[in-house]
Amino acid sequence: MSALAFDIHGRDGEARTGALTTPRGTIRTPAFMPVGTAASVKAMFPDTVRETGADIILGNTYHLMLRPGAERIARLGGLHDFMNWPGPILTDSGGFQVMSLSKLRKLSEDGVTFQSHIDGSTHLLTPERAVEIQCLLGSDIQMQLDECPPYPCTREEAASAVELSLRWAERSQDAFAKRAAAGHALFGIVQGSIHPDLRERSARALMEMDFPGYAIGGLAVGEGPDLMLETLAQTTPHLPADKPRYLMGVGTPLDIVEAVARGVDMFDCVMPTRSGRHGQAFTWAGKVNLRNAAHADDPGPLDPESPCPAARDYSRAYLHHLVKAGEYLAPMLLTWANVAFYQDLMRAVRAAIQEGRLDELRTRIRVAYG
Ligand SMILES: Nc1cc(N)c2c(=O)[nH][nH]c(=O)c2c1
Repeated sequence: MSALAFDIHGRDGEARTGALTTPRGTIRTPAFMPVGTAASVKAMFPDTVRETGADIILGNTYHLMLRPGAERIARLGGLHDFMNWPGPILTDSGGFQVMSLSKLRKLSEDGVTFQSHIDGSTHLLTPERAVEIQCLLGSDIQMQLDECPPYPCTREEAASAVELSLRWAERSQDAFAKRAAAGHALFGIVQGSIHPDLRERSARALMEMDFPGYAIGGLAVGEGPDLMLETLAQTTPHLPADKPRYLMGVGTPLDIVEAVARGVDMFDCVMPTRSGRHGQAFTWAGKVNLRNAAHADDPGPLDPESPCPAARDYSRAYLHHLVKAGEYLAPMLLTWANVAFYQDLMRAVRAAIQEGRLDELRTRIRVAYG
């Protein structure tokens, strides 16, 4: 069923660089997916997102199922046509955002019942409905519905979430086999909180189900970078070396390069887009807070090392002014600069792996972001 081809072109320790080929295009890995929450990467034109080097974006099932609705998007030709993004799209299952955004949610063996944060309407999201919604959207890479326990949680809660997510993984695969279009793929999601044995149990059981790719969930939920990276190192060895690994919800530039060094191939995070809307910029010299009055008279660009016009062709003084004045152009330029930085970072990561100098890049990023 899956037409995903994953080719590894180079290695540096546990890090891999390669290409993930889908019917809608090839994704250079390690890859960062800008988040297109409700059918847009906020404050950016799709063409501009593409020009930053992004090969794939992420869509949020929770938001799209509530507004404008999966069936409506399907009637209008699917998410790619709807948002004018012809490249690959990965969608999450909606389960994680139900637990973080909706009201009055109730988890059961069948799925999760919740009230919409928009209008209070009641919805039931099951593994089968999550697959159906992602098929209606036309997602190229779908995620199974899973249970992501909070951090901290008891070992029993973590173990229970592993087992429920494994039962939902099987139901998701059955539903996917019945209705997914040729060329689409479904990833399993590894859970297990911070427990190495639970992580191994989850990874090995999913591997038995032979997914074309594996997401690592249950991290970036408050455990902190050290515990995240420690748990990651205890998870990736139990996943197939020839399949892509996607670390959900990560992260800062330092998180990303350290996770790449532990064998991760794909990432998504709202950090570049959300930070851009709050006056925060990512540069090769570190983070810059454009709200800071120190920039009020600075004629220099945001980042002279950036290939992005937003980071190169406007002074910090101007960006500071736009931010303080609440001008619409502020989130537009800073989001553009941030998404472009993350793509520039991934370009540098891929080259560093190919040339065997990832540790050098890790040091550079640790100095700027550590
Ligand atoms: N940090 C995380 C971000 C996410 N979008 C998810 C998710 O969608 N599913 N499951 C998860 O565990 C998870 C963790």
